[in-house]
Amino acid sequence: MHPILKVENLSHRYASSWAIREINFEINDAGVIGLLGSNGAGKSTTMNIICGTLLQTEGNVSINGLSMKDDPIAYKKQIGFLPQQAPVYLDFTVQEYLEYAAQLRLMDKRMIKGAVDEVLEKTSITQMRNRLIKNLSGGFRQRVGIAQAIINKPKVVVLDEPTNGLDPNQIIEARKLIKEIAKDHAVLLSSHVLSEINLLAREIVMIEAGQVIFSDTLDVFNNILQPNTMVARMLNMPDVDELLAIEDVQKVELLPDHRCRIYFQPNDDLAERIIRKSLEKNWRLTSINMESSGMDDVFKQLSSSSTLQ
Ligand SMILES: Nc1ncnc2c1ncn2[C@@H]1O[C@H](COP(=O)(O)OP(=O)(O)OP(=O)(O)O)[C@@H](O)[C@H]1O
Repeated sequence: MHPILKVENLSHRYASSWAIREINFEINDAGVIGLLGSNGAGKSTTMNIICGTLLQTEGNVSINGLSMKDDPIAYKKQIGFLPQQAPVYLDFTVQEYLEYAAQLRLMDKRMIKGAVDEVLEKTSITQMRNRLIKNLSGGFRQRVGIAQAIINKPKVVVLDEPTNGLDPNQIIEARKLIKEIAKDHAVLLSSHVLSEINLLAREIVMIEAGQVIFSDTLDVFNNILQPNTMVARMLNMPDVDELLAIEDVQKVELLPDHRCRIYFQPNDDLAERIIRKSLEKNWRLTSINMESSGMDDVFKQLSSSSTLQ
């Protein structure tokens, strides 16, 4: 059984410098796969190669075992792409544009009408079908962009920063639509907004300086950094030295409202030991909360540990 999308040893050089180097990853199921990376990391280069709009210097991409190099036309029929700027023609109506997009994908003429009706319905823009695209809001234009990407029911849908430039309500609607589409398609979605990936993706591929520095599930991504601080509230706050004397406590920071932040070596039973000590010494502990690192910390940690040779 072939993966839905397989990216193998993909490298690309613009003029003299490598933009990406030996990128490898696979998509094996429907759902959203987040392609994360800071500006210039190599996301668009990777996506453009996957979508067949840029020819790689080295490596291979295939969908269901069908290699882009061996059969580019059959390969491209299996992929839908929404680039950062939706490729819409402003003087077309929504319907005209979607029919045109279907023709470009070499769809059977008899299937086009039904396919247009279906994607209009799926992206909730049926009522806009006769409007000129130039008269649509940014949110609706983006829906038209997503509609053209799925018109021929491709196996893989590639969305390059699809919520960029939308207002907060439009972002919520676009995310709902992406989740819906990801029920039946493998969606590769690029973003540098970590919270967006956290909401949508089940797996993450993170690229930095042209190389994959992380590829695994969202849960693994979020658990890379163990909690290493806790905030305790004690009505009879002890001296800092007393806390530092507890094994595994590395540093203590006093906070307002009878609280302190305790930095510690990753450890399973420190909270329990602090609770016991508090009872013994009457520190009157009222709460204790672990603080775990968020996506931003993981991102910074993984980014800073990568350099392209
Ligand atoms: N046409 C080009 N010619 C030369 N260098 C390029 C070209 N396109 C991209 N690059 C370089 O390749 C590297 C990767 O760029 P790419 O656009 O793939 O990154 P990105 O992760 O998509 O960034 P962004 O989020 O800013 O779009 C960057 O160093 C960029 O300057």
